[in-house]
Amino acid sequence: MVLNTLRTLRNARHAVAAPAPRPADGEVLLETVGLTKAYAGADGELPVLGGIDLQVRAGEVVALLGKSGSGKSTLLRCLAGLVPPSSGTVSYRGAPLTGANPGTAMVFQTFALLPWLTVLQNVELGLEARGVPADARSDAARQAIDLIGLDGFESAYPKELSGGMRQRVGFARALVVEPDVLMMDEPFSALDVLTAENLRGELMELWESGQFPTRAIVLVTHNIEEAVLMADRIVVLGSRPYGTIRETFEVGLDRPRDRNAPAFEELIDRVYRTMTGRAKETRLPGRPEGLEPDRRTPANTPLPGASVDGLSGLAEMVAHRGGSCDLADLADDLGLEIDDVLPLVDALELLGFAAVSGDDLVLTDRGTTFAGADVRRSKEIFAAAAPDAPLVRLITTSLRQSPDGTLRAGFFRDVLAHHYTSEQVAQQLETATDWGRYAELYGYDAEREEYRLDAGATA
Ligand SMILES: Nc1ncnc2c1ncn2[C@@H]1O[C@H](COP(=O)(O)OP(=O)(O)OP(=O)(O)O)[C@@H](O)[C@H]1O
Repeated sequence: MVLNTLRTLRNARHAVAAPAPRPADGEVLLETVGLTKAYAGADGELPVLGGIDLQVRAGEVVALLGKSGSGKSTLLRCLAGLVPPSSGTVSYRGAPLTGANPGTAMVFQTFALLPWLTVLQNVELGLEARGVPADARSDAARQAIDLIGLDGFESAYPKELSGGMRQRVGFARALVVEPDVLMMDEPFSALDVLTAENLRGELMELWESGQFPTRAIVLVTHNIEEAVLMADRIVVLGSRPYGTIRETFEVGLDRPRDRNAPAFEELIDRVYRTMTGRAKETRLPGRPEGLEPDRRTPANTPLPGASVDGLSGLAEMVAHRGGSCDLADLADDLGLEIDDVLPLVDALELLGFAAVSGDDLVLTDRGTTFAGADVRRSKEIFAAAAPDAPLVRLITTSLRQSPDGTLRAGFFRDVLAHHYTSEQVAQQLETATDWGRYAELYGYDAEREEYRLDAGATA
């Protein structure tokens, strides 16, 4: 049934536009050579991608996998011609792009539907942009809607649909133009687990049928299991100091893939290790390795986005496991992405509570005592450690030098603004406020936007 619909869709599309010959398996569809990208920011250029050489061939599903901020979405947008590279080239079937890539269509995490248009009208949009006449548009859109399981919902508005159905509209809108390459930016991450699983399965079934209306898929994800489940090739992006290809994995497992198969689990482990296992990768950007504590400054050692509650919780968990544990296992056991744990790991390291050794997080003596202490003792230990965090130290010493022990937050914002984006500055100050309050070094009056030295911290 689905295959018949697909055939009809393909025939209908061919009737309204004469597509270029269908690329043969293995033909290079997308290629980047020396691709770099930097965004202009208030504080100068923010380098995001550095020297990416990548090919996407007909017949393959490629997953771009990496931590938050590694530039996955930026790379996808460069491939789609939505964002121009700063240097290097992006080509589609051998021709360098000069604007939007005519061979790609995008499915977005947030569906990106127009709420005032019906399902049918939303799906027709892509064809309209390509100049397809109205009657042909409607026919092709209806068939794409059938194909993706939304038959009967043509006249519904997005607000009447569940998240999963909205994303089906997103897929139909992309597939209706029969792009050579279907681009997907975390397409399942806004859906509940079962809906996501169902949609993934249906999509891969269509792909495997060999009659999918696209010739390749590029999937952006931070979910390792999703990458191993769907991709033929996994491209892991590292983010220190900016996005580069860290490693590529050929998946080579038969479909449909069995999550419990030893080969599946073994590959997940290998990819986890690549993303997490190196001490270097667990460090913050711009934090030079081996920098002595007294040479750290707020500029070269940013505070990780970790609350005292969060880092204490992690320390307690590691203590509970005997004082050391494998980071990837820990994240896995908690049902978290490694990204969620890394700021806490960085915080424990910065405060001298733990060290990363190989794949393991190991508590120091100070960290072990902290993890086992009651609240009063834990505050004392934290107060002794917090000045190792340069921004906490800066705020404390600046307040001590202020005649009335107060300073406006704007002062610290200005100091940090030379080195960070405004978003990063806000995150740094939020963390410094949380840490300073817990350590009873200083308080913060949000109404007056003012820091005030704590009575006990005047020494
Ligand atoms: N249009 C933009 N202007 C300025 N900076 C941007 C822009 N788009 C992205 N960035 C920055 O570029 C970096 C990489 O972002 P990108 O979204 O490509 O990464 P990602 O790996 O997809 O992250 P995530 O998984 O969190 O979506 C981030 O620091 C982000 O803040």
